[in-house]
Amino acid sequence: MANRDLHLTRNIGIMAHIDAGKTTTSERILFYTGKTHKIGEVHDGAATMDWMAQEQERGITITSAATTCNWNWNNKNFKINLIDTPGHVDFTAEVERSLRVLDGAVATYSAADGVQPQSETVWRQADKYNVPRIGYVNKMDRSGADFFETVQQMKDILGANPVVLQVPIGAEENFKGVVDLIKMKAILWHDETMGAEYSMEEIPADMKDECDEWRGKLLEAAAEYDEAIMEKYFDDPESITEEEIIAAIRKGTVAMECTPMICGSSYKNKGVQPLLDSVCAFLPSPLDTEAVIGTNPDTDEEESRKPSEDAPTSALAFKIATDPYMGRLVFFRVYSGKVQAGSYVFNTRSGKKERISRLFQMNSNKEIPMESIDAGDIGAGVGFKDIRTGDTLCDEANPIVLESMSFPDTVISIAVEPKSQADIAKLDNGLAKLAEEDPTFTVRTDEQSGQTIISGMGELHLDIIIDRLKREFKVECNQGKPQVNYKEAITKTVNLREVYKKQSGGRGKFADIIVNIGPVDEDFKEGGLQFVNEVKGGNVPKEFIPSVQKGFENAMKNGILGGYPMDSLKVVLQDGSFHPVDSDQLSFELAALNAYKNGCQKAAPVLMEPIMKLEVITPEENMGDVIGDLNKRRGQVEGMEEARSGARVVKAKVPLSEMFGYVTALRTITSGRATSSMEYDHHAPLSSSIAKAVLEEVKGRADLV
Ligand SMILES: Nc1nc2c(ncn2[C@@H]2O[C@H](COP(=O)(O)OP(=O)(O)OP(=O)(O)O)[C@@H](O)[C@H]2O)c(=O)[nH]1
Repeated sequence: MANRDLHLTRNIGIMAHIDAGKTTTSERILFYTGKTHKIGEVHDGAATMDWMAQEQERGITITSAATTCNWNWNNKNFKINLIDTPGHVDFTAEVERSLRVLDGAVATYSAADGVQPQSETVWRQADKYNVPRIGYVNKMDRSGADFFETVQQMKDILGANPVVLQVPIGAEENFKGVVDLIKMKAILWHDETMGAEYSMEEIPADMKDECDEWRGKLLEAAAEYDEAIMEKYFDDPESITEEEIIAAIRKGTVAMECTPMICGSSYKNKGVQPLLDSVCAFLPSPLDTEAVIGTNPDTDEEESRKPSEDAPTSALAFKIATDPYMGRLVFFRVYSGKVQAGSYVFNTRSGKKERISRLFQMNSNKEIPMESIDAGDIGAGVGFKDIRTGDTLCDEANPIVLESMSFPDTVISIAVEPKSQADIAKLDNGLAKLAEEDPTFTVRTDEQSGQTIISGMGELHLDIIIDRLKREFKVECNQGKPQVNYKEAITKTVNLREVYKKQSGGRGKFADIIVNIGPVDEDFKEGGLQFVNEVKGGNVPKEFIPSVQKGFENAMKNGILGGYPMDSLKVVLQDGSFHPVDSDQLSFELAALNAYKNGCQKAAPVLMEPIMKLEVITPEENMGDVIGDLNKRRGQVEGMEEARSGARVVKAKVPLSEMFGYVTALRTITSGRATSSMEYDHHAPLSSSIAKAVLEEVKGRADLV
């Protein structure tokens, strides 16, 4: 196959708040790009992007699947890899994982709801991963739809620099199309059926002034990114060409300095073709992104890889899915070189070579076999034996580790056991597979009770895992009460000397250390152990210092109050002594362990619980009840704002342990008229009386039902 021009590839995702229309828009994109021939409506659960059964039942999108399609723009054939990203915060890691491999995104809003809380979260995540965006204001047909209000909110709430490219023609049930401010033409859809074509017409006379004004603003914005436009803008604005405007806005978009804004109604099949045009026109190709940076594991030095097929291979596995027919399917992005079917790749984490038996590019309902996936492209492979999300695949001769992905700690745990004892092996196997797919989900065995404990990012996250165990692995589970993941910390600094000494015939053990143990410095943000060595004159020989550090690091896995992990700790090793024969590494490790236990007892230890950031959108008349209920849950209301529709937005910080079943409770209080969204914020100390009750309660085995 002839090498493709990478300028014509777009790796994009649609990011949106739940219900803004991501699935519907993806469906329409696949329809208009000619890949699916039937439109799967979300209402009837036939959406092809939502593969998994329970997603269809719940009507939300959980996994991200990469789907390939083609679109003609400007007489050129573009290849678009569409990555479906989830909108629910319980699946933040899925969103971040897909953002990591995207070159650009379509930030989608509901014209009736504007910029919603989770849109803000996803927007910031996209900033973090440097993903340029265009904005698509969907649902222009809904009552209360307001394109310009949403544009204004993008400035006010997100601090974005939106550039309006279209003016809607009509709104709500009269939404007919848009005026394209680059072409200065009206685009009209004459019916609302799938596949509806549009016609280009003159701008309606009554909109002419409004459109001239917005065209002026567009030219001003374009002039920011192109000197030539700037000059023409003052001398002869008529002479500014379409190509010049597109090139200038593209430059601003790729540099993440502006966000082109368009609108439509995916459901009513209006606006989707211009949306695809905008993806091709403004979003970056793999060549627009700087070379990917990684680390050479042999030298620990930074290396960069350009998106060229001739460079050594580097690829990042960003999604592992268990497909009922094909088995384990690994989605990856190739950054440089190429990955070929039937060939070997080197996994820098496992240190093993893996043979990829077959390669595919996925369409929503069928897979296209590929000979190779080349630099800049996204594909899926089968045949991997040992692979995890985030692994780098490369040439063995040119090893590289691409920036590893960081995932938040889990906040909630549940004890599980199979209903039938005969299913124990099936449960273990299922949990291991699910943990491989999802780095924000972990499994462990509780040392004291022997129970299997699963942990994740929220109640819904774990519900889905248990549901998948039943459907995909055919294991029914009993489960315990959800428990939040506590941590421990100390609040005072203490100084102590710890001598570890054993004489049991033959060679003994000896280590002596003097340490300060206390809370970490304020600027030490990463958590874990802040270790400072102040030993002078070899009183503790150099070779034993790492043992002291290791001793504390290991000890921190178990706090002294309830065995929860110690969040962070500062240890200053001030002095000590050793014995020329009896001292060894283990002695110093054990001395550190004892110092940790004895020191932390005296350093005012506290139990810490996860605190969530909560936003509730409620009608004004229910606000008192919502706030009253939050107070009962130890919540702290931090602000109240007026939402667009006249509803109120209540912002609060609430302990997660008080929030189990909140969605149902909120429904009851407000007769189903309020919505909420919640995400992890930080861990904070519990009052000593509550901490005592928690420690009493969590002792021993959890009862499973
Ligand atoms: N009126 C109207 N409804 C729409 C439009 N687009 C989507 N919807 C409806 O809005 C609801 C949510 O749409 P989805 O496409 O499932 O939204 P989503 O963002 O994928 O939602 P999640 O998968 O839950 O994150 C569905 O009932 C859609 O039919 C639109 O343009 N106009």
